[in-house]
Amino acid sequence: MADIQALEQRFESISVQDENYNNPAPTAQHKAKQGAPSTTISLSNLSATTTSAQQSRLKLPLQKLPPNAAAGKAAPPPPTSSNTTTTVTKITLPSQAAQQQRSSTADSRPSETDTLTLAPRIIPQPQLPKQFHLGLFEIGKPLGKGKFGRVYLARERSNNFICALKVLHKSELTQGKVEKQVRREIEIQSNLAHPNILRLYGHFHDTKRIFLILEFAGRGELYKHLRKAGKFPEWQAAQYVAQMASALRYLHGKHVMHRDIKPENILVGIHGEIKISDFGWSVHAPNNRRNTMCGTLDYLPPEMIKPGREENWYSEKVDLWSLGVLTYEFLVGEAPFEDTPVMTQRRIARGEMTIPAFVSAEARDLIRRLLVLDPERRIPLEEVEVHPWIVKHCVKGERAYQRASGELKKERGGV
Ligand SMILES: Nc1ncnc2c1ncn2[C@@H]1O[C@H](COP(=O)(O)OP(=O)(O)OP(=O)(O)O)[C@@H](O)[C@H]1O
Repeated sequence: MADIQALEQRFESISVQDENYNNPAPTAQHKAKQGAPSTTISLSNLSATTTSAQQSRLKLPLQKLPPNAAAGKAAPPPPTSSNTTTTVTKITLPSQAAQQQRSSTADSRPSETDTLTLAPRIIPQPQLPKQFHLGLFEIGKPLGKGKFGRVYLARERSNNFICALKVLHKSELTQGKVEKQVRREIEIQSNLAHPNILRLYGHFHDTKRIFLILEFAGRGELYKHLRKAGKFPEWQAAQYVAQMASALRYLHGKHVMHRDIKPENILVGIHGEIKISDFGWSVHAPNNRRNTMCGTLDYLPPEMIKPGREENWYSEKVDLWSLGVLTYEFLVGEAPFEDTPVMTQRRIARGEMTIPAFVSAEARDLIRRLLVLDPERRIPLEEVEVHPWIVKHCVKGERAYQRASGELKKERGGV
């Protein structure tokens, strides 16, 4: 028997060579995260229960395992209080072998069926318990470690649902002055339900920790796939960009700006579909205007880095610029304005970039129409989704997406 504390200690001692648990060495621009705003908001009043909105969302999927898929447990122990000792279990995913086989060929062009699977999928699932606590979960292997969180594969005992459990230590959040950021992340992400946005099913806390119950993204970080591949082939980049556009359109429709779109904040689902995660910098702005500086320098739009920024109110169109940077990075392998911080700022302000000759004319056109200095003149997301480069590579994916979003609508009671 090992409890989650022991698992966390093991986490700290994991070798840097172990690629299952560690990210590849980040490039300079990937380290360039901005400092978080300071706040005095207390974490102790974070609700341990789910809201009614969350409860209705809980009908949506965690991936269900067949009854024999969880590693040989007899009768699962009854749920107890939140400081329950937790058995660390080897959780076997139903299609793990198949997945492993697929991921080894993940960079080659997929068959027609595979192309379809790159589109989002909705798998209806039974409801989760209304009140969460640690005893409800069997904890599996560590999935990764961020600045503040340690993330574990987990199985909800009663329903056999697989999810990712992110554990945040309140003391670390307070020390890092990121309570407000975390609170915002929870509030925003728990109200989102889109196939290309990582679901937050609920959260709970004990005296020391906050636990986020997240959708499990079976293929890990997009950043790792990109670093491994160097750059993506155009068909793959186009499919990812189409999914990003769809997710951003959904977000903006809910008056949420993400503000930190970059490969490190995108996970890949079991079917190869992307899942936007990390809503730490996102903001709900019903009037669509903000003037806070945030995000990561290479992806920041000119309106956010201009001197005299206090007057530079910006809108959700910041995400369109970042989508342009992302599209470029997918196709070229590095961000378009990557340089020393001073030079990056200067080049962004002037929109100075060179697109290599190997990028197709259609892709080039889309990048140029996203990376427009004037936010109002950037190509709208609806037009991104039907841009010739996207259409050329994504017709099947789009059809599958429409099917998936139809299912999503039904699940949300036709809203
Ligand atoms: N839902 C998930 N499914 C699968 N793996 C995940 C999931 N969430 C996180 N991970 C893995 O755990 C790692 C740490 O995640 P976490 O959200 O704590 O940090 P991060 O956002 O990557 O980094 P930082 O906290 O520095 O911004 C991720 O990089 C990823 O590899």
